Amino acid sequence: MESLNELNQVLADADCLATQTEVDACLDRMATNITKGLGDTMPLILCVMRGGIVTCGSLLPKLTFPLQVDYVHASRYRDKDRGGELEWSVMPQFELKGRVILLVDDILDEGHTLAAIKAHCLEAGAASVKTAVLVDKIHDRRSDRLTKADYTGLYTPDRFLFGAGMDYKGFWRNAPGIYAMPE
Ligand SMILES: O=P(O)(O)OC[C@H]1O[C@H](OP(=O)(O)OP(=O)(O)O)[C@H](O)[C@@H]1O
Ligand SMILES: Nc1nc2[nH]cnc2c(=O)[nH]1
Repeated sequence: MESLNELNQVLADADCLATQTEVDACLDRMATNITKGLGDTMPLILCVMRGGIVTCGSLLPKLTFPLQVDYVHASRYRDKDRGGELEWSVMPQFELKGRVILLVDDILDEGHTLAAIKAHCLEAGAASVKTAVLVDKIHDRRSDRLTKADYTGLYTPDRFLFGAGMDYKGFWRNAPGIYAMPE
């Protein structure tokens, strides 16, 4: 377990790529676009735990149309030999057949996580599956299965990020804004 001093130092040493005020402005813009796209579809919002909790929780009060909320808990194996595989802890509990679904996550990195969850929803009979992420990391390792989200808050360089739901060793998902570890 990391020490309190180490964790406080991590935040102090990190580069702030977006303040909480800037994140809020991105969330407002995403909410406007999501409302335009899905406002009359009574969608099912699926929060991708754990990282999606902050983006989803912040977006929901900005979406003033009828919707339902559920969550999935899926994490990627980080072992290179098993790259792209997802470990599902919790599957969606709602019936997905015929539903318009919006997956909400913190970050689109290589894209395997959202691609796999989207594929699961479509196999379960979803009418359509859209994706929303606060952060899209710019690099050339993106999966062909999901090259971009339907709704994106902001783009960042290819650095290790935390805050706004993203963790540093399990901590600092609560950090206000988006931070990058020093290069
Ligand atoms: O686009 P990808 O390369 O698939 O990576 C993005 C995923 O990685 C993180 O989840 P992680 O598996 O670390 O679990 P967490 O949500 O518990 O942090 C993040 O929350 C996304 O779900
Ligand atoms: N915390 C965190 N999780 C990620 N998952 C994929 N990319 C990242 C990242 O930069 N930070």
